[in-house]
Amino acid sequence: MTDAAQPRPDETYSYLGPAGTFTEAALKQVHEAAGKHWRSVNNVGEALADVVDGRSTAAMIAIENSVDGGVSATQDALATVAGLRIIGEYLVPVNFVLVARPGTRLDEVRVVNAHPVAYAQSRGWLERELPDHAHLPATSNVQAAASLFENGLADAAVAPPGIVDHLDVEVLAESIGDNPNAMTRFVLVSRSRSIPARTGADKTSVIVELPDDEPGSLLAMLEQFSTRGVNMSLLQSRPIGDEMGRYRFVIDLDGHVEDERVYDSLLGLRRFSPKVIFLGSYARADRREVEYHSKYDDEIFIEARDWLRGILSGEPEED
Ligand SMILES: O=C(O)C(=O)Cc1ccccc1
Repeated sequence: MTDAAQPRPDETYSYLGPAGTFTEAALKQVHEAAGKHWRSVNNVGEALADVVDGRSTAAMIAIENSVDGGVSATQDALATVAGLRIIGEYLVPVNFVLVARPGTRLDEVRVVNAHPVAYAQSRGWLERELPDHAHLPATSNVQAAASLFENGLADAAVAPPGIVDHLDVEVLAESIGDNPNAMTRFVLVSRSRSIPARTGADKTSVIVELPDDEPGSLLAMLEQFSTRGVNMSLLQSRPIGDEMGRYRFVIDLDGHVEDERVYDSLLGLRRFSPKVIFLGSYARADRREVEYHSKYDDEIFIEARDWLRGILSGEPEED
């Protein structure tokens, strides 16, 4: 390919492929990505490296699912790869089928290819229906099925229902997910420093470390939010990894950094935490307006600040 034919990085979006993954379904929800070049990658690290190294303008990555919890590879990457910001959130309902090469019978299946997160969400069905199966991990839900034709290592694969549009597979069982209402939450990550505009239905994501050996520091962290009426929709601890017993906290807050109560909470966090990573403020996927008590309205914070500024600048105090 000549240079002129190379897709422009500012028009390239990376996602966990190949085509047909849930990650691709999430990227389809991004209006700005329509008609642009979509680069299929094999893992979250590769997707984020594309963004950091400037090959892509943004990457879509799975961050949490309703059955199996936080995607640790994503949370750890966001904590350690510098310069990334979340600019959007997307929800995709997830449901799985068991597929095989045509002609395979269910009672012949021994080895099942599956993305680890998909496996965790289908474990109940697999343990019940295929009690002696072995799990072979795959890089994605679609790759799990594609591998059936690339090597003979597995007899069946856990895949999205839409797989039949992409590959000549036979569906051995439908709806094998343990929870029919399972959802996966995806985030669009970029290097952009400009924060998406406040919509009133926003989230703010941060990663926080606590001071070492300070009793009560976890409570002190939580108090930053509770004293300002800020709700958390995610609180997850992840090992920092340098030594036993050290954790960082992945936190999603209801609200935008431009909301005074969120802004003030982040100032509070920054004052006592040795490390706060601001991952971004962005519109919630469900567009649900953030609810909070009116005593934490922007005006209340602004009035208090103006009052003290007035005192410092020598203005006469009102009764
Ligand atoms: O995007 C996909 O299809 C993936 O393979 C990652 C994944 C795994 C399980 C649930 C949602 C996304």
